[in-house]
Amino acid sequence: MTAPFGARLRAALDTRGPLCAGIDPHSALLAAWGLSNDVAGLERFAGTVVEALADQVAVLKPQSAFFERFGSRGIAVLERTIADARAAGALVVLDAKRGDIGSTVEAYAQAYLDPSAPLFADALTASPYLGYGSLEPLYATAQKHGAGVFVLAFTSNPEGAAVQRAVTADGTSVGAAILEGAARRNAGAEPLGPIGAVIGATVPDVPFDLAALNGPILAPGLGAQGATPGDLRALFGKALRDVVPAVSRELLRYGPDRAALREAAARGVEDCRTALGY
Ligand SMILES: O=C(O)c1cc(=O)[nH]c(=O)n1[C@@H]1O[C@H](COP(=O)(O)O)[C@@H](O)[C@H]1O
Repeated sequence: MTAPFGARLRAALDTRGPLCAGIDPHSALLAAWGLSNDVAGLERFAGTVVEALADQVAVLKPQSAFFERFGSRGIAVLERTIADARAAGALVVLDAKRGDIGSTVEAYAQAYLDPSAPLFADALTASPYLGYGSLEPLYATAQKHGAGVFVLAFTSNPEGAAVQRAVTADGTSVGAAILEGAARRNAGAEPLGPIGAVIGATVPDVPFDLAALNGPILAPGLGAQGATPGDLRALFGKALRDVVPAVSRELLRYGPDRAALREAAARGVEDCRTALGY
């Protein structure tokens, strides 16, 4: 049995530094890299990022949508990307933001968090907006196999606030109720529980005591969406060491030159180390 996700992530952040590099093969980036907007271009793009960064950064996060747009051949590239990145020592968070009624979520759990599945990843992003409890099969499967789940709490996009900051009957915001659920599940785990939260680095504040979460915090929104490493300190004060800053376009624009990608990632790691007090 592999070590639990929280322990593996803690070790990766401590040794490689706090950074998650996204693999987001936008058509505009394929063009900027001189690649065709097809499966061959997708394969070159993802392969280049894995070769350049998988032995360097703590976490790689392929965005499933950019692979799905090419159908089954795109999914085959995603399978190889995940496997190659893991083989080179990076943890892989598959960004697919899955969510449904519980009986269907069971199948998502089998698809992404069961080690025998072709798309098995170290962790999966999931949407709890059919109800936090509807994702129970993901939590249980992650726990069973030493994997993780990142639930969307306060997302980086401006539209998220209308849903996530809406106040429930007991006076808690919807996003805070999600974080409470994750904190309950993570209680007592060391060094970190398996249920992470997604909190955009762009959000103005977090109406929840993050010291109680005891789980990793994926923080996208740096660079292209306007947040800076400096924003992390103010936002995540009590949980700085548990933050996994995530960046995609701001880093990927340095490709396809592998050395330039590596240097940009190293600079990103140093900026985040400083901001997070490592
Ligand atoms: O779950 C995510 O990773 C995610 C959550 C969120 O709140 N905001 C967000 O931007 N993301 C993802 O993070 C990546 C951000 O990309 P850049 O804006 O290019 O750094 C995209 O793949 C988004 O789908």
